[in-house]
Amino acid sequence: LRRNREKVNGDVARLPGPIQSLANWIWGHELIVNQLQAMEMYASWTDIFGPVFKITGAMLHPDIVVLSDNTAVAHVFSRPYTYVKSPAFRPPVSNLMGEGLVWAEGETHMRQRKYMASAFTQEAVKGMASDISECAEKLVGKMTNQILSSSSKDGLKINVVDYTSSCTLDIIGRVGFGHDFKSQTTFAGKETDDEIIRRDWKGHVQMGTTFLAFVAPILFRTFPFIAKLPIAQMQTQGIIKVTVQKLAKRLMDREKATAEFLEKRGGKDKGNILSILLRASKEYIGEGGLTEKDILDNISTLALVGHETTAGCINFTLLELARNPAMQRRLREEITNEGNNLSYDDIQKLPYLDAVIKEGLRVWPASPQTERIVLQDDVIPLSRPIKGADGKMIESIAVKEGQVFHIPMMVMNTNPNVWGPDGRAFNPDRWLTSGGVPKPSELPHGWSGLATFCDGPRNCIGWRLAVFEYKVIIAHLVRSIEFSSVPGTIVHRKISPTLQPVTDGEGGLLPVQIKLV
Ligand code: HEM
Repeated sequence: LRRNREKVNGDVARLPGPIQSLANWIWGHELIVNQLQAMEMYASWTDIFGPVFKITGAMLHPDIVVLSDNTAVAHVFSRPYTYVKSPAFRPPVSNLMGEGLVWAEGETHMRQRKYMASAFTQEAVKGMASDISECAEKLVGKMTNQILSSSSKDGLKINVVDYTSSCTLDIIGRVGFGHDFKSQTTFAGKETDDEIIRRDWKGHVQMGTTFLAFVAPILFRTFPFIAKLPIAQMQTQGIIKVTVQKLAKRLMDREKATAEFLEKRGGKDKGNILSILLRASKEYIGEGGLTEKDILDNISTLALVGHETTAGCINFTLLELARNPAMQRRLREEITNEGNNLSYDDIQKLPYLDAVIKEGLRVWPASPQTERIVLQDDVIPLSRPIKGADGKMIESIAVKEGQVFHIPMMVMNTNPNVWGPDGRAFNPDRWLTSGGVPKPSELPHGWSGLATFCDGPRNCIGWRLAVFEYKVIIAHLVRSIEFSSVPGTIVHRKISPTLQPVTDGEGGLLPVQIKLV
């Protein structure tokens, strides 16, 4: 490990960084980063050291570079097959969600991505609009019924997380593979598929707040062979993956029969993601197309990464609106004035809704940070020179093969040096005010100048769907339900495994008060 530490160095030794007394002797600076709220430490260190600094890694790991300089991050994101995700995490990702886009690297990623992209075009998302609206209406219906059946005049206290994630799961079930999880409906008796999925996810969220969740990835990184040991816990297939793939396989056989049926008559299929992927399968287009395993693994990947992320942004946005009644009233007025039926195009026309959603994605990105490791020596350009620890200026950073980077998207989105002194505050008006948003040259290349969906060939493939369903769900909820905060509640934010509220030590708990408008 020591030899390794000396090997991976380059210009990194010259970078500024926090003092050693903040580093734990086993866990380096990674411990304090984990102990505070998500991205709190990186935000403070970025204020002090600027957009490129190094921290001491855990277990004698070579120093990690924390990168939020736009030019440097664009360089990394535009070379996804040189700057890869840590190979140590591929076995657990494979077990958890399958060998789909999140897991794939190199040629495999390129091939899968090429065909998956057709399922997420603007046209494809427009085709999902009615499914999305129906699921949002059901969510409102569920909340309404609960309010009506409660006796309290001040409204009903709920954990909003349980409601939003069941809605986004319903959406991904319907638009992903034509399956209605019916998560908004309560059935007595046997545990339903959506209950199994949500119980398993809750387990992951609660587990993510423990010390073991901090240690486990460090052990995988330091001793990658651990992930391959024949230990039952290491090799268990994720419950969500198994449940979704079982459903998807059944539906795939049915879709195949329908697709063949339609093909013979020159007709069109239903157009959910599964049927679009079937059109890109080996069986249809021959060599180079998607295999049945590719399709199933991507469906389970989408079910996992496609529902909790959007739900997370919605939860924190509802918290902001609950804390800010004037903002909430203004949004409700805009939505109500648009009329009862909100079509795909109507939703796009609402400027304040657009500003609220952009602000939600800026301040509360569901995936606040990512990690990359470089496979060969490289030189990373910078937007502007930085001052090294030795006082000399650094124009670009020479890095050696194996160097690890942390890219804190949440810090990039809110940095007061870029976004102004109120950069960390939730203020939708900045998107509607001339000069409220920094010039594009000061921002990352991603959607709306935000780093939320990353950038380049490995950016979030589902961003159009995410933005649209986020708008539809917020619009439906705010139109009918009034949200207010629960006095005395202190909500922390943790990465667990997506950005989660933690209240009274419980992960995935966000109490809010609801009543009918
Ligand atoms: C607000 C909601 C969402 C946010 C903030 C978000 C964010 C992200 C980010 C940051 C990445 C890159 C991760 C990395 O490289 O480390 C990513 C990748 C990905 N996202 Fe999303 N996502 C959201 C919603 C969705 C939805 C709705 C879907 C699909 C239904 C989706 C599917 C994916 C997939 C498949 C990847 C891997 C892409 C690849 O590597 O080629 N995401 N997402």
